[in-house]
Amino acid sequence: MVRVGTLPFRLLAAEYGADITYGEEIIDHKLVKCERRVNDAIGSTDIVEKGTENVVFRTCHEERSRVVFQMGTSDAVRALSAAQIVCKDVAAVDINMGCPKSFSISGGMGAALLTKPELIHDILTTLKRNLDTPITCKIRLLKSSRDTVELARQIEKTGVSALAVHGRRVADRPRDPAKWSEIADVVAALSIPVIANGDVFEYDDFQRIKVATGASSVMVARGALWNASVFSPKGKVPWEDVKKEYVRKSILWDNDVKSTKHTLKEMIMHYSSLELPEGKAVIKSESLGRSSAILWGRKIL
Ligand SMILES: Cc1cc2nc3c(=O)[nH]c(=O)nc-3n(C[C@H](O)[C@H](O)[C@H](O)COP(=O)(O)O)c2cc1C
Repeated sequence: MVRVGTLPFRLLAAEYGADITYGEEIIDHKLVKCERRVNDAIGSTDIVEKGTENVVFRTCHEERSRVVFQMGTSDAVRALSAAQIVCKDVAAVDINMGCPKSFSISGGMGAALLTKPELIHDILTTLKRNLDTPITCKIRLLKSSRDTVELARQIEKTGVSALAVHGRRVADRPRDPAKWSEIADVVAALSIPVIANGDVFEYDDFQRIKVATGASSVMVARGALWNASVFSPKGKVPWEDVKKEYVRKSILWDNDVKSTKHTLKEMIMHYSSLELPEGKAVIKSESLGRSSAILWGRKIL
């Protein structure tokens, strides 16, 4: 998730039980301007914009076997150059073909790819042929289930290791129910693992969506953003505790302040209100120290 799926959030989700965690989508144009740096101060590996201190992707050894790097692209050669920078540090590289946002579509990325099966083929086979890292991709539903299945079959032929299917069409809003039955059609047609995505908010929903779709795995976005302990078989822990642990990890891993604030605001908006003192204070905070003081109720002068 953009501005959410950074290292502290991924580690948090994994601690609660997530088997695999995805980084936020990063555009290949940005990645090709980066270099890999080992950050001994905090024990991370950073992908940093050359000539700057701007960390585009931060990871660590602990998550090496389970972190998926997600990329936005519209060009096979550029996608390969970008993926080569990061592929040794991650478990898989995923191409996002589901993003309906205008910045993606206007750049020919995300859901714009769904209507270009030849380009999809070009991108995925180029990555497959040239990298040892597993390649996966994520799509949305097309106009008809038949079209989605047809595209999924073409994607499977490129040799990708898994396909994630978000059970909504491009025109659907997040409040529209995800169409699990159309994910089931894809699962029935493919042999590779299909990851079902859409409307999983409680631990019991994992089983419900697996039964409804036959999918081997489940991807959660908003349910995890609001309370990352959704992955825990023991049930959710109070969101205030999750929030504090997230801030603690953000400080530990020197997370980007904007990303930390954005994630906290999403949690607070869901369970409380940005109009209340805590929400207002998070909006105003300019450092991680200040965010933590707010959450722990300490005064900062
Ligand atoms: C804040 C936010 C950021 C997101 N960023 C991404 C992203 O970077 N890549 C991606 O594939 N999907 C992204 N999505 C979409 C989700 O991965 C997911 O497909 C969608 O929210 C449906 O799943 P859900 O019902 O579990 O929320 C994002 C969603 C949210 C709410």
